Amino acid sequence: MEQPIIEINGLSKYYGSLKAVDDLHLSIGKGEIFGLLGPNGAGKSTTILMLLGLTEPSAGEARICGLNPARNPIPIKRKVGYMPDNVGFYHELTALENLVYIGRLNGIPETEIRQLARDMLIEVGLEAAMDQKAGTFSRGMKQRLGLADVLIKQPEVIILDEPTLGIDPAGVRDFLELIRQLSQRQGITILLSSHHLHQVQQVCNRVGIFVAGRLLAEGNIATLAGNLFQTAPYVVAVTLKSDVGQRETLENELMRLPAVKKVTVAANTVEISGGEDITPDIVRFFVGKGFDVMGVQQKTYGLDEIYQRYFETNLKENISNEKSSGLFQRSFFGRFKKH
Ligand SMILES: Nc1ncnc2c1ncn2[C@@H]1O[C@H](COP(=O)(O)OP(=O)(O)OP(=O)(O)O)[C@@H](O)[C@H]1O
Repeated sequence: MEQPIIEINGLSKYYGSLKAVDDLHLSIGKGEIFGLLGPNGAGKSTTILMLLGLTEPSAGEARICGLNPARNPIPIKRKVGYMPDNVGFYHELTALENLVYIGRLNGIPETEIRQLARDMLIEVGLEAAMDQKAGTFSRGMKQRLGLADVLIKQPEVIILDEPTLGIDPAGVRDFLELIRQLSQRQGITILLSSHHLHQVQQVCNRVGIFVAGRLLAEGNIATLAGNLFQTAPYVVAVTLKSDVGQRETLENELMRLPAVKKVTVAANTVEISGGEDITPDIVRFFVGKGFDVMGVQQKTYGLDEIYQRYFETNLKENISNEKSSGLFQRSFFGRFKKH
């Protein structure tokens, strides 16, 4: 990792007996895009508030750009741009006027302010709309304006809380691409919180999986998958022309092949996991048995599988509130699409 720009050591926040954030340790390098991923109530916003110096930690400390936010809340605000999930603007002012106003609040000299505001609006793709009133903006445009609002401070770190909430899929794609470009072009470090697995996966170099105040795992997708799926990292999915007949017999025969660790049959699809690349053996097996093979796909693990695995082992221990876990599962797994 490049030199860390965010360092978190034992950071904790308690509300009475509730551990909203519990002993968080994390290091984020310059220019990284890090995704804080977790269900509602996991502690993402509380972590962000502590990083911004807006709430005091109960224990531990954070450092951003070498500064402790709890002790230096004002200097931190100069270095860190924060975009909440719902950015407010003056609806009667144009995008440009809103931005000039924010620039003034941030102490940008009058001689530079208009040009800088224009540049930022161009940067976020709002060039054509800069003289339009903010009240007429779509949610996606407001998020872009929110980003311009943050960028005008020329921060070293940007923290985005659920930045894509309520934006349509095309808008989400564009917005994430914009974030990626900003990070690449300007070397800005970005911390983004989300409960949208696939979005986080698209844009983040690393993710942290946060549940009930604790960071259960962190790393890039390949590392997380490697840790979790060590024993059977190779998966091949075979699609047949018709449904598998004797399911149990087929499963048993497949399990007898060398290196096969797990077999899952669903209608005309069979998924086989193994300790090594078993694709040629599997194809030979099905063809030898006289099946019409329509497709063979080598699968790689995505965040949804990784997340689900963490939940298989941690959900019961970590989430005592059944209602919130149910909510979480609906919001996460309801939107999964398989790779
Ligand atoms: N001021 C507060 N007083 C008491 N409890 C709080 C306070 N702020 C947050 N909490 C609790 O701390 C826990 C973590 O909340 P937090 O808002 O950080 O979660 P989150 O991961 O950001 O969730 P969401 O995605 O819903 O914003 C929750 O159980 C929440 O109810």
